[in-house]
Amino acid sequence: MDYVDEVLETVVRKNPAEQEFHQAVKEVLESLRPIVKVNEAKYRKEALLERLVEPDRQIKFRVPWVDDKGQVQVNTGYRVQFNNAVGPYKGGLRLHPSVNIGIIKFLGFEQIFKNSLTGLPIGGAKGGSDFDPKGKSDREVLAFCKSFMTELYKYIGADVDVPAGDIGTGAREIGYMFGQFKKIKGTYEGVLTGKGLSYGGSLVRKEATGYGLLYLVEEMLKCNGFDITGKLVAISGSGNVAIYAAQKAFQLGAKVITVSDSNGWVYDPEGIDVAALQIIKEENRGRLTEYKKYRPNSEYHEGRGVWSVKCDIALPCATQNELLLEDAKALVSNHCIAVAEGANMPTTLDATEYLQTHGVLFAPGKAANAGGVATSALEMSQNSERLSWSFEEVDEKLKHIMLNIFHNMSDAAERYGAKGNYVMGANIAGFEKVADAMIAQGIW
Ligand SMILES: NC(=O)C1=CN([C@@H]2O[C@H](COP(=O)(O)OP(=O)(O)OC[C@H]3O[C@@H](n4cnc5c(N)ncnc54)[C@H](O)[C@@H]3O)[C@@H](O)[C@H]2O)C=CC1
Ligand SMILES: O=C(O)CCC(=O)C(=O)O
Repeated sequence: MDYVDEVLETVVRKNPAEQEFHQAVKEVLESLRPIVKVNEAKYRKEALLERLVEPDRQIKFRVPWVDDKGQVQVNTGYRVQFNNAVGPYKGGLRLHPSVNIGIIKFLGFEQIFKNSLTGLPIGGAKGGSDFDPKGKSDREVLAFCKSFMTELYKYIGADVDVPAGDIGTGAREIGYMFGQFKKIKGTYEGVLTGKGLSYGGSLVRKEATGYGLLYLVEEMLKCNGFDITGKLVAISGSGNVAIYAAQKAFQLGAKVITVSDSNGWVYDPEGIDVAALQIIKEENRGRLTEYKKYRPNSEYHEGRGVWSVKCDIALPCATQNELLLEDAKALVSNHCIAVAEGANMPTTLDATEYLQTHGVLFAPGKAANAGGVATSALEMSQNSERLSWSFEEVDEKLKHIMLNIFHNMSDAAERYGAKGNYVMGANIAGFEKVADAMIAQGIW
């Protein structure tokens, strides 16, 4: 058994019920084989891979709060601080009933390499809770957020660990958490990103993940002889990432024809109306069934089905494991040319392999959706210097970062004899910097 297989086996044995974590580790370690082969003696002596797959710490805590009927509710809170070799821990907080330790660990593990790829000094972490903000009143969400932060504040800080949004955690939740942190600690610091613009947030952070995704897709297409103008785009999800991916796709001359939520999906042959989506989702926290009111010629279907629609570019922007092997087959038979992951690990391993072996350009999430966390790091910089940069300035920096990420992963793939394999390229390019920093800092 080689070194990579040994570590993979240990991960499964030590963390038996954590399938998503196994999947994320397998994807990364399998594609690190070429660099591990060259450096095996050194990495083994340092136990580098063993240290990489074991979080620095996992924090789990009770989150009690009182609902509108006066009933006490109890949720579980998590923060997994995975690796701070290249900077303070950084990564979002997911609020969704499906949240468990395996999901938070997969997200935290991915975040190490993603954050390294941005070229900015941020380590990897993730957190969240099985609390579901859907259908809760503002008062209930406030009660949860205050209780959550009353424990979490002990472990975070502007130079220690800087959480942000993710599924279910948007501007409202970040605001409530920031207020509670400030109340307990008495300091006004950049401890969270994705803050409102009136209290230390950065312009472009709201748009950053979706915009960054399209900047990377545009460059990937260009470098492979395609033009994004006029392309048909299928998007899944209808949250923060999906909305701003759609907005930027239209700005670049493409046409987005689908969006989805956990109940169903919309096909709009005339092109998704982003303004309508913003009203339904951002303002009213509503469901996609309402979309037809704005666009009578659109279709709403229950269940899943986005990937059955003919498109040139597919952008999964909802959640993990939402693009399956059968979906990959449908995309290939519909002559899709590119898939880029706006969500974290939305494509299963077999679907990824199928797309890659059938000539579809495939940009993995840790590169393609890194614009969000990169702009969070820009928010941290602005907070540190107590300044706010203009929209144009942040957007320009974001674009520059995304183009760099594309070229770094593309070059890394080529260096290791796998031209065009952006999964391998992203993993190797992200890993190289973290590995160097870990070795330089001794054993910890
Ligand atoms: N917000 C950010 O800056 C970043 C988010 N991501 C990832 O992007 C994805 C979407 O996140 P956001 O847009 O921020 O969240 P959001 O809460 O704004 O939207 C999530 C979307 O996914 C859909 N969804 C959630 N669970 C689902 C399920 N089980 N089946 C089908 N649809 C489901 C929701 O209906 C919603 O449309 C997640 O994977 C997240 O980790 C990645 C990088 C940064
Ligand atoms: O902005 C951040 O710190 C986190 C974004 C995030 O959660 C992600 O990249 O998946």
